[in-house]
Amino acid sequence: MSDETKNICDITVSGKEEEMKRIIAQHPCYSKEAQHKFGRIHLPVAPACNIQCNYCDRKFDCVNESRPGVTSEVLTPHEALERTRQVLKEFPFIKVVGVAGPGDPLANDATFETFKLIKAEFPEVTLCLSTNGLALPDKMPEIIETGVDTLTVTLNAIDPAIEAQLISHVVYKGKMYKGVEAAEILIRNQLAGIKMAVDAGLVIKINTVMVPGINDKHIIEVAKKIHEMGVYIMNIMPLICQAKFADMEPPTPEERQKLQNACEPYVQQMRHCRQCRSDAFGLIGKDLSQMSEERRNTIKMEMVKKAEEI
Ligand SMILES: C[S@@+](CC[C@H](N)C(=O)[O-])C[C@H]1O[C@@H](n2cnc3c(N)ncnc32)[C@H](O)[C@@H]1O
Ligand code: SF4
Ligand code: SF4
Repeated sequence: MSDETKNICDITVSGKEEEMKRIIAQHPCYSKEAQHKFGRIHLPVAPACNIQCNYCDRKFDCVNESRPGVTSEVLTPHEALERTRQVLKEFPFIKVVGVAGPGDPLANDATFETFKLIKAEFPEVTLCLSTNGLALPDKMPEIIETGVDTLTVTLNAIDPAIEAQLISHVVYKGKMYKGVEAAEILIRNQLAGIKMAVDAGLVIKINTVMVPGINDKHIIEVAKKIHEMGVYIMNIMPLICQAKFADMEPPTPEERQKLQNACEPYVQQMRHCRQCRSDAFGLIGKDLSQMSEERRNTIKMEMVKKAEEI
């Protein structure tokens, strides 16, 4: 390689690194500091799912609950664009536009249609996608082509015998699988997809749902594995007891913290997740979609003041 070519490559690499730093610094889930300054909007365009987790209960018309898988309504891509226009105009501190359900974004073509519309009109926003990872290897070319910047994969286990206790089935290439066979397919695709995404330069977060008595003692192995793979951050989420796991006990905050501390040497821990709805927007923990007009205006004024101080 000539010196001249080498210099151009160096500039390209450092340009990409700078871009990644900017994306992380403005993403409220990837940076603890960003959570008070920048917001995100979730567009609920993805109702279908290609697997069934034993803890998942999706609701598409619910205004009262605040947890993953819940939305007041499912939007079409054009409705999602219109909501984005209104929200970004009113709350310019929102820098991240994401699809996180209520089902799996990669099991719905509407996800990519939506992202393409958003990217064409708002090229500067960060596109964020959250998936169970089953379809990741197949969808990676489309993910890259669409310009997705940040990717979350839910990885609850790397041992199929443990994963098989967390899911009822997966539907892969038109066929339904159950038990350990289903878990093997899911884990294989999750790990292959994470590797492809790291290689493509995406910033990766892993969500791991902590289910006492099933995967709690195994999560440290997940942390070691994702460290090896170059994952940026890990989010250990407490089980919300519902669906098939309605009668189980969630981890205590102390148990979760102890596990986060044990995993921290391997991979940075996100500790401020609020398990948001699929249609949330605003700051983490201050969901504007669930607020009165008056409260929204107060937050807007607070953020304008904060921006003036910066
Ligand atoms: C609604 S899902 C959307 C993205 C995708 N379907 C997935 O599962 O990764 C967002 C996150 O919420 C988590 N989640 C769903 N139900 C949960 C529950 N009952 N307790 C804890 N986490 C849950 C999922 O595991 C996932 O990490
Ligand atoms: S992958 Fe996500 S949406 Fe699908 S069942 Fe599991 S938690 Fe629910
Ligand atoms: S659920 Fe957690 S990781 Fe997802 S947007 Fe909310 S705070 Fe961020």
